Amino acid sequence: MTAIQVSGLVKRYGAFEAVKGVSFEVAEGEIFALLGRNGAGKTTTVEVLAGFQRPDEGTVRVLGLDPAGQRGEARRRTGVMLQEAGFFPDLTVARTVDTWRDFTAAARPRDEALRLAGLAHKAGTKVRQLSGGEKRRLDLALATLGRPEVLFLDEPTTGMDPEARRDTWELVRGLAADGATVLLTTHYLEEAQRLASSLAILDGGAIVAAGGMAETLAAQSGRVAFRMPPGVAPDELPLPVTLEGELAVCRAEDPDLAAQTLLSWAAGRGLRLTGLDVRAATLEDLFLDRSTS
Ligand SMILES: Nc1ncnc2c1ncn2[C@@H]1O[C@H](COP(=O)(O)OP(=O)(O)OP(=O)(O)O)[C@@H](O)[C@H]1O
Repeated sequence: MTAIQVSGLVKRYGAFEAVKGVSFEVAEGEIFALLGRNGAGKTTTVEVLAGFQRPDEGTVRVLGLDPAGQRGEARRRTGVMLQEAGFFPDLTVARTVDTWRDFTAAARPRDEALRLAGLAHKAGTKVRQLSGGEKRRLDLALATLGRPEVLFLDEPTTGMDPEARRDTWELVRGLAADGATVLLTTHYLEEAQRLASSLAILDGGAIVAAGGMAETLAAQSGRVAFRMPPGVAPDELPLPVTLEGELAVCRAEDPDLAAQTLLSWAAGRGLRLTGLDVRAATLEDLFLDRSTS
């Protein structure tokens, strides 16, 4: 079943087209990453999906609902964590959760919400005294309070330390394992690669790459790097390389095979390839290749 459907979405701010005909689908229970540089159109897309803005052209459906037109039902069944949260700074964390619980149908108990977000020890702390990362955790606690079927997370781990980030990944994985669909935007490519099973890269308001994470990465070339053996010219090597300082870098669809070719070539000449580094493609390679600068 498709949980999120975006078809030909266009969103303008005055004459400026921030989202230019974007289409993608997210299956139920999937974690989907929307990536792109600053200003690519990620937040705008999330705001339309969350019903805060209407599309100028195209359609979006969340759980089969029009998020702006059927806002009440869509709100009940979705959770949203945007980049800027509107908290009351003088309320404690516990009071903040209680206040939100009053407006949330079938809300989790307060203690469960705080424990899930790793904030149990901060229940009595005023919101203004939380760190940036702790505020993101509180945001997450509120976004997941109503056990949403679809969760929109706009840069959920910005400002979190590595441990909090890992905890958040665990929480998101757990929610997806329980059946929630998650759409997240992030600048941390490692986060997307670890969490998401599919992705779209936006650039200048348009999608430049999309698909399943594993297939998309498999279609990208990997990299073999090594120190150039002294006295060897690049055109003597059995595979084409580019030089990066003293390193020779070979791009290859199958980097393991390329490394074996290079090693047996070196062995045949009594040479050693030092500093050998063999890497499969990462999301960072894909991202840097696809997003123009
Ligand atoms: N309210 C607005 N009025 C005018 N322009 C806007 C408005 N909101 C966003 N924009 C512009 O639309 C484009 C897309 O913005 P958006 O916030 O969707 O990007 P983003 O990919 O989320 O960026 P970031 O990674 O920095 O959060 C940007 O060029 C931005 O300046």
